[in-house]
Amino acid sequence: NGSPTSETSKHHFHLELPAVIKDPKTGKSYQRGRLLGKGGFARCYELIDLETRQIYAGKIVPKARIAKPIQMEKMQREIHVHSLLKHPHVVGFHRHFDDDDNIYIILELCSRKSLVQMLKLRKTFTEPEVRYFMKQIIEGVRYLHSHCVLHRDLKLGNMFLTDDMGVKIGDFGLAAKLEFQGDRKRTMCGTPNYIAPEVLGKIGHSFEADVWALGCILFTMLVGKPPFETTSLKETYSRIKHNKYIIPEYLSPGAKSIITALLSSDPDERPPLEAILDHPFFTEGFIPDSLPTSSVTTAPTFPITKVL
Ligand SMILES: CC[C@@H]1C(=O)N(C)c2cnc(-c3ccc[nH]3)nc2N1C1CCCC1
Repeated sequence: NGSPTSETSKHHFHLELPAVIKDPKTGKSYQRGRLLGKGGFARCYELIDLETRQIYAGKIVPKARIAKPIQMEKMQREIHVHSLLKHPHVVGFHRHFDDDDNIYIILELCSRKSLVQMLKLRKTFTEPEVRYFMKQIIEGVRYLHSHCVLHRDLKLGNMFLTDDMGVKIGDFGLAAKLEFQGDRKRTMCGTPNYIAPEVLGKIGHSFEADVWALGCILFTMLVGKPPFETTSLKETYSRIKHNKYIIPEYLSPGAKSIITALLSSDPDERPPLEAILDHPFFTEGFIPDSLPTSSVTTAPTFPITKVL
């Protein structure tokens, strides 16, 4: 019979999503494709624009899940900040709309998911690959900062990978728009993954906290695990506060040097974004212009063009 038994009442009911999603204001319709996964309150699907046949990555957030005003404000801020951005290394924001049940955010599909999945397969990346990825990420973050946007949650899971091995920065759920250069954000709603010491110390954070996260990303790609990872969050925060991390001996002098600079406890000692690519780690090492797709699973060997 239709009445919910003890079994059914255990599962929260989510309205089964229709196969075709329609924007009530414009009539634009999308066919719902395969489930890509979950991100926060969102269920993410491939969405096919029925007019253009273009495929997108759609974030679908049930309004019931963001009932509290603070959650709705956060969602609207994510949409507002991301919708202003357009750069080769920032995930394309296509459009957004809502209906009675959900908010829909239509984003650029990045068919190779994120650097988390690739690092899981590879364990660690070679230095040329790290220079290749970091160069694109730094160019993307320079664009964000030049538009007074702090990402505040830069991590491998937010570095999306396109079919041709391009990197795109995504997920602006914790991003903030600064009113002016020199402005600082003192509060934080949500816990970023690679949180900087000054954010823990409540001094508030600005562009330098994103630079700290870049140091954590670079370290994690070279070493295979984050610099401050422990079993307990409290212990991790303590290590961050005391700048307690170990750079493995086998890393090159350039890698050790740039990691030490980026992970400086004092935000003023971290190199400004523009200066990072001038560091010997980048200038004295080979930076490939492209990566073979095989590098998703196997370390590439780069042809050393013979100096004739
Ligand atoms: C839509 C949310 C998020 C995202 O922000 N983008 C840009 C994205 C792009 N392509 C993909 C994607 C294409 C093929 C597999 N995933 N995924 C994206 N994600 C994933 C979905 C599940 C968790 C985060």
